[in-house]
Amino acid sequence: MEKLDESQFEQRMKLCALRIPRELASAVTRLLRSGHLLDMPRVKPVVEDPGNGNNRLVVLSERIQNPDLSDIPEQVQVSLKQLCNIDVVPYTLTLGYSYWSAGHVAHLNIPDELLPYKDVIAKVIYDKNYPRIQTVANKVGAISNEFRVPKFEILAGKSDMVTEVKQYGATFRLDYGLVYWNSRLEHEHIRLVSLFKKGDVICDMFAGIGPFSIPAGQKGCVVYANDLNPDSIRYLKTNAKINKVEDYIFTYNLDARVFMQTLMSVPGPETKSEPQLATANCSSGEMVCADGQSTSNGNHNDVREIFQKSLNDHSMVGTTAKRRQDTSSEGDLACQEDGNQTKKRNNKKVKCTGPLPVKPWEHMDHVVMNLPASALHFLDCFSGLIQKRCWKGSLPWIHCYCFIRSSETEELILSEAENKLNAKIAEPIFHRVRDVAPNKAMFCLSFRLPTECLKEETEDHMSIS
Ligand SMILES: C[S@@+](CC[C@H](N)C(=O)[O-])C[C@H]1O[C@@H](n2cnc3c(N)ncnc32)[C@H](O)[C@@H]1O
Repeated sequence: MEKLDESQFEQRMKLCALRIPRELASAVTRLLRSGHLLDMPRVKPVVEDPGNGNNRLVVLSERIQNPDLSDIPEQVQVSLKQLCNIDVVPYTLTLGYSYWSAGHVAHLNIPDELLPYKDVIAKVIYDKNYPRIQTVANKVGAISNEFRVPKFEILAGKSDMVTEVKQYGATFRLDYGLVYWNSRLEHEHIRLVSLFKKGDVICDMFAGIGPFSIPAGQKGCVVYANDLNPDSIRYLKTNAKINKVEDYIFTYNLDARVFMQTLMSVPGPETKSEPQLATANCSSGEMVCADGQSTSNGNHNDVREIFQKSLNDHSMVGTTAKRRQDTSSEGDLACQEDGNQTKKRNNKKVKCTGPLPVKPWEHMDHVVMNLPASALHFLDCFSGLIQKRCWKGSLPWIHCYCFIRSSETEELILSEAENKLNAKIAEPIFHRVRDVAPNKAMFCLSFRLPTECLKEETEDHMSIS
């Protein structure tokens, strides 16, 4: 067998670090802890300055790429300046051979020509990395099932495929054998969530175990998260709890079309139960939770501008939901079961540390559709989905993932999307996510839902409902 070239595994990350006197390390890390420090498993964010033992380098999050620190909120910058001179230096982090794994599982995709050596490869990885790596598995065949779960063959170690992975400060528990997970989408998850604002209402139609939903919840968005795979929803709920955003995430286990219909159907006047109501963020303290009052903020930031300006919003990860339901019973804290919201609201002034009520049929800000093989087909569900008389504010941004082959064009994909919507899309944005094969790339097509998609009800119909 050929020699193992460990350098092939190396990945270099270009980061920024603050050079500070070592006695200030604790104070500086405290200031930067809410999402501005490098947060990667097994990587220390504070290291000795190789040029001077009396100094420390405090490594900043990969989302902070501007040496002028303009990505860090001004008040944090002011506090930093009060502590010391700000000296920003470039920092290269090299992640080597032994770094790569997802929790205790090393999952491989061994090419056909190396399959005769699969057991040797697995044993090397296992022996070199035990006890951190306890399972070595190889992906078998192409993914063909609708839940997009690959089949794995265990090559070394125990057959337990339940593990925990970290993405930008959030923790995700998952079972590789039961749910979809792709670590290569980490940057895309964070890019998209960076377009969301605190208080936005998000609809994640193909949520998986929550890599869009959980950071959105951490940012203070209200998230309606759906997946057809019951195991994904089970892990999504677990992950919402682990990351303390269960008050922000409302889970559904439905086909995406049924989910959208369920979410957007306007309840009749006699409907007292609030199966589709979620709650929008409010900060801790005394608040008026007015039953039936939408708090959709109509705060329609220009996503296009943000796309162009920056893909990073540094208030996001690490800004975990500020408050917990200190007055609630344990049951209230549990994730909402498939739309059956159990929280009670009334018009009284109550101690409310949770989010305020929102009604998705009146407003939502972003819809995420990450099922690239067929999300375009699901666009037909938007035609006539929203009732014009109920809607408040701008129409939502739709972020629809798709594959584009080298033989296809963006224009072709756009016309397919327009056919499904039965409406023209104004100013579409195509973002190339990653190449998935030599002739095929994953894209995210973002656009504002066209007004033609709104349902205009007749007088007759209105009086019935
Ligand atoms: C490509 S994965 C994306 C998961 C997650 N958003 C992520 O980025 O990792 C697509 C997800 O869609 C779910 N799915 C497939 N068909 C579906 C349908 N008809 N309705 C709802 N979810 C579906 C699968 O179970 C899977 O979890």
